[in-house]
Amino acid sequence: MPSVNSLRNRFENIAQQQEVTSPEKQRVRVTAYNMPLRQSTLAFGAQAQKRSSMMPRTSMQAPTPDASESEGDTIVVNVSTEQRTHMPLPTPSESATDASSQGCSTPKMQSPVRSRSKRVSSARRSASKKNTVVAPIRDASSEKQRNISGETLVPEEVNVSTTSLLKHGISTLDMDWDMGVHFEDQKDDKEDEVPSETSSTVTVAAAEPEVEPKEDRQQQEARHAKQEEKQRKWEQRRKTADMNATRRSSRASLLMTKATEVMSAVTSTVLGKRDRDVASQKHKQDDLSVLDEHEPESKKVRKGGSTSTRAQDVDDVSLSTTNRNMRSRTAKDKKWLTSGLYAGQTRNITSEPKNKRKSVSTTPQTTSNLSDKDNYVLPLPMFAGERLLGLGRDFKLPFDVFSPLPAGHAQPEAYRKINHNVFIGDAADQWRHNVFSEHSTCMCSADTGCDNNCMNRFMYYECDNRNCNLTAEQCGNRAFEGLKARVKKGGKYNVGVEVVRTSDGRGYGVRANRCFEPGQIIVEYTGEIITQEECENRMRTVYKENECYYLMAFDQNMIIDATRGSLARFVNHSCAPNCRMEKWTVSSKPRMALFAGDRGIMTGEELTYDYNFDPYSQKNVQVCRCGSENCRGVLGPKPKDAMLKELQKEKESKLAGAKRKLGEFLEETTGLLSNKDKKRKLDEKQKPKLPKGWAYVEPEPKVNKTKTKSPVVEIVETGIQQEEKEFGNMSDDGALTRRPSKLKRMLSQRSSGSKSLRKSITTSTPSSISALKKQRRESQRVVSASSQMALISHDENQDNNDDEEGDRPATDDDKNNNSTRAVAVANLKARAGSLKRSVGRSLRGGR
Ligand SMILES: C[S@@+](CC[C@H](N)C(=O)[O-])C[C@H]1O[C@@H](n2cnc3c(N)ncnc32)[C@H](O)[C@@H]1O
Repeated sequence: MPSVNSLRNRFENIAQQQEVTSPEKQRVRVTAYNMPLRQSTLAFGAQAQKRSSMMPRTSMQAPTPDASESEGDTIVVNVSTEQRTHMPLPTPSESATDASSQGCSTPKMQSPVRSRSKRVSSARRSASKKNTVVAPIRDASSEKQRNISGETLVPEEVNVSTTSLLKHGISTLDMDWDMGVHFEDQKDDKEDEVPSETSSTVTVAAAEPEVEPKEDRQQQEARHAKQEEKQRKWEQRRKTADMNATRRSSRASLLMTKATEVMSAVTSTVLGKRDRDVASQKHKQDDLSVLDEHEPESKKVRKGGSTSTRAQDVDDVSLSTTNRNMRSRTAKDKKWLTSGLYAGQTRNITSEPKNKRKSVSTTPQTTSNLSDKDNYVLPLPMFAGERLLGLGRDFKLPFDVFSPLPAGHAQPEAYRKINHNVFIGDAADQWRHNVFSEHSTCMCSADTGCDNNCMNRFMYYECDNRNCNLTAEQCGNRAFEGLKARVKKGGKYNVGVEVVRTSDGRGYGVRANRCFEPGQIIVEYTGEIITQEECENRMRTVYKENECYYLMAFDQNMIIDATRGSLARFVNHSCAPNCRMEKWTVSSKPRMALFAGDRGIMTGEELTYDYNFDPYSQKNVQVCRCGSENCRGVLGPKPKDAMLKELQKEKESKLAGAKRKLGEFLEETTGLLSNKDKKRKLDEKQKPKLPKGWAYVEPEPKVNKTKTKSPVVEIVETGIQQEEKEFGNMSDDGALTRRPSKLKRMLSQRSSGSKSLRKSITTSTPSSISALKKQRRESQRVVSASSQMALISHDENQDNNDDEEGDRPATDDDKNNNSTRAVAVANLKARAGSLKRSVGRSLRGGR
C-alpha cells in the first residue's frame, strides 16, 4: 500500500526530471481528476526509480489535446513492456483505501468504467479521427504506446519535464492541499524508504534524466550501502536461527505439535462459523483417513468408487461424533454391512444404462450374467420403491434392518462367559468317562438322511463318523457340529441370539435375532460342572442371597452351574415355552442345548423353556411372570399342598386302574369267578340306565346248552346248570348272592339239595350212579388237559361235590386229582404273586 512517503518519492523523481527538461516542453494534459489516485498515478518510488535507471530511457508522453479531451480519465505515461508485466491493477477498494490514506476525499468516477475492448476501440476511433497513426494492438511498438488501462498513447513530445507536467496537472485538479510541501520533504523521506516487495508493485518508470546529478548518485550509493548492511544483518540472524535449530531438543517436535493443536483450538474458537466449518471438514477428512486405515482394502475401493457414498459417510461420522476421542472410538466400533437391502434376491434390472460409453465396455455376456446374479447392490430408495410397486412381490428384510436391540443396550455385568463345560473340584474325578463308550451305528440311507427315524436321533445321540455311515452333508443329525460352525462364522445372524433386558421384572432374557425352524438347535448351555455336594454348598453360601439361579441338573448326578457360562443362561422360564432344553450325547459326552420348539421361532421372539425348577428349598420358590394362560404361578412345580392333592388323586386313579387290571387278570385265570363276574358285567351292560326310584327286574336267564365258547366254559356251565337244575335257579339272585343272609339260605338250600341228590343217587340204580361218576371223570380229564384255569374252576366244583359227598372214601382217581390240583394252585399262586408285585411296582414308581 503506497504511503505518503512513496507519494513523495514519486513527486521527487518527477521534480528531478523537471530540472533537466525545458518547461516549454512540459505539456501534458492530466485529465484524471476523477480517477482514484493510485490507479491514475502509477508506480513511483525508490524501487521504480532504481529500475528506471537500469532500463532504457523512457519518456512521458502526452496525448494530443483532442485525444485527451475525448479520453477524460487518462494520465498518459509511457510504459515499457517489461514494466507492464509487473503491473497488477489495483482493485477499486484498494484505490479508495489508498486515496483515503492520503487524507483526501476520493472523487467519484463520473463515467462508467468501460471494458478494455471498448476503451481500445474508442481510442482507435479517436486516433483515426485525428489522423494519428495507431499501431495494431498486438504490435510491440504499439504496446509501448499504451498505458496501463490499455489505451493507446500517442507520442508527441519527448522531452517534457514530468515534474512540471505533474505540477501543472495537480494544479489543474484544483485540490485543496499543497503538494509543494511534499516536493520539499521528499529528500528526507526517501532515505527512510525501505524497499519492499509489498510496496507498490506498479512500476511504471518515469522518464530518467540523461545526466544524473552527483548528489543523487551519492544518495543512491548511501542507500545501497544501507541495504547491504540490512542484508548482512538478515544473513546473520538467519545463521543464528539455523544454529538454534540444530540445537533443538528432542521434545521440540512434540512441543510443536502441541503448539499447533493449541493454535488450531484457539483458531476454532476465535474464528467464525465459516472457519469452524472448514475445520470440521478437515476433521472429517482426518476421520475418513482413520477409517480408511482400519478398513479392508476391498471396502476402500468400494467407498472410493462413489463420492456420494463418501459424502454420506462423512455426514454419518459428523452426526455420531462430537470430539476426536469419540470419533476414533466410532471408527473402531463401526460395523460394515456385508450386503445390501436386497441381499439374496436375484437382480432383474433390464433397463439399458444411460451412459453409452460404459455400456460399450460391458459385454453382452456380462449383462446377462448380471441378471442371474444375486443382488448385493443397494438401490436408491426411489428406484427400489418404484420397482417393488411394479413387481408387487414380497420384500425380504435382511436381519440387521430389523434390529431388535438398539446399539449400546445395557448388557449384563460381572458375567464371565465360557463356551464349553468345565469340570470343577471333585466333579472331574467322579466323572465316569467311559460311561458313554458304547456306540450304535445308525442304519439311515443317503436318500432319507438321518431324519426323525434315525436310531441315533431317537436315542439323543448325535451322529458322527463313528456312529453314522453318511457324510456330514447327507446326515441330518449333527446339530452340535452345525452350531459350532455357525457360531464360528460370527455376526448377529449366525450367533442368532442376543441378551435383552426384559420389561416385566424377569431380569435379562434372550431374544432371537433370526428365525429358527422347529427343532433347530439355537444355543448350547455350558458352564461349570459341579457335584451335588458342591452345588448345595454354593447354594448355602455364595448364592444364599441370589435372586437368579443358573443351576441345571446334568448327567451322572452332576449339575451345570452357568453362573459362569454361555449365553443360554439368560433364557427365562415360561409355562408355555417356545423352546426345549435337551441333553444329547455328542462324541460320547453329554451336552445340553436349547432347541426350537414345535412352532419354530420368529425373529425378535423371546426364547423360553420350562425350567421344571426344583427350588431346592421352599425359601427359593419364585413367582413366575411368564404371563402365559396356563401359568403355574411359580417357577417349576406347583406349591406343595396342591401338589400333594394332585399326587393323591393320581395315585388313586392308578390304583383303581391296577385293581381293574388285576381283576381282569383274575377273571381270565379263574373261570368260576370270571363266569359269575362276567355274567354280572354282562348283565350290568344289558341293564338299561334307569331313572332314580326305578328298580331293575332280572329277566329269566336263557342258557343255550349247545352254544358254548370253549369246552372249558361249556363243561363248567354244564356243571353249574346241572346243579342249578338240581338246586333250583340260584343265579337268579344275581348280585344278591354275595349277601351273607342270602348266601346262608343258598348254602342251606344247596346242602338240602345235595342231600336230595345223594338221595337220588342212592335211590338210583348202581349202573346209573357209576355212569354219572364216569361222566364226571371224563369231563375232568378233558378240562385238565386243556387249561389250568378251567381246572381251578373245576376244582371248586369238585370241592363242592366233595363237601357234598362228605364221607366218601378217596379213590385213586381222587388222589391223582388232588396232586394235580396242588400243582395248579401253586402255579396260580406264583403267577398271582408276580402280578401283584408288578402292580405294586407300577404303583410305587408312578408308571
Ligand atoms: C437362568 S436365570 C434367567 C436369566 C435371568 N433373568 C437373569 O437376568 O439373569 C433364571 C432366573 O431368572 C428369573 N426368571 C426366569 N424366568 C422367570 C419367570 N418366568 N418369571 C420370573 N422370573 C423368572 C428368576 O429369577 C430365575 O431365577
